[in-house]
Amino acid sequence: MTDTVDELNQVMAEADCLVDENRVHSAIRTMAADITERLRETNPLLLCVMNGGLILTGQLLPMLKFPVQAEYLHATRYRQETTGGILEWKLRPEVDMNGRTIIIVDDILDEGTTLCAIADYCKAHGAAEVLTAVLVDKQHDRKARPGLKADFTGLTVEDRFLFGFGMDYKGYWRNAPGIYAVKGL
Ligand SMILES: O=P(O)(O)OC[C@H]1O[C@H](OP(=O)(O)OP(=O)(O)O)[C@H](O)[C@@H]1O
Ligand code: HPA
Repeated sequence: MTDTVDELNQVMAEADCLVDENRVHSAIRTMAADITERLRETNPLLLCVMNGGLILTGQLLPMLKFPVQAEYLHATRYRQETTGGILEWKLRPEVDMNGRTIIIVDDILDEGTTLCAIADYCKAHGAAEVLTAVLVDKQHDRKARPGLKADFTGLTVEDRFLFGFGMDYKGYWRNAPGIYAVKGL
């Protein structure tokens, strides 16, 4: 256990801070304003994608000054790795989506496989409209669909393995107060 903590402290000590806490907060405020303008009259259902979407959802929700029904789901494909595999649904949303406007909130759109699968699930379960919101869009040409973008994006970040503000390194450092890149990754 001490080895793990030492390794994780070392990862932080050697990481590059790509976006500091103030810039992240400012990006989240802008997202909240844009989401409010777009969704305030739609009685939206917000779906937090656990685990990574937890921090962005927790910060966004109090900034949305209209009634929001908030639920969660859990889908994962990276687990403790730095590359993605098959998407595993750990918990599907049980809420009735029929005819609803849905906004899916997650920490990162990397290849986009996760968000596409969740959006497809919502549409297949009767959602009238599905929108997506991510704190980070990672810049590369490996997207699941060419030109894939979220409807609301906080920050665009270079193609490194990231942690902080919800994103984890081996299950840790989701709590890091900024967006960091692991040394060498
Ligand atoms: O765009 P993609 O390439 O599909 O990757 C993005 C997904 O990967 C991460 O989840 P992860 O599978 O690590 O699960 P977690 O949220 O529980 O950490 C992240 O939270 C997104 O949900
Ligand atoms: O860069 C990343 N960091 C953490 N989790 C992730 N899930 C997809 N990409 C990443």
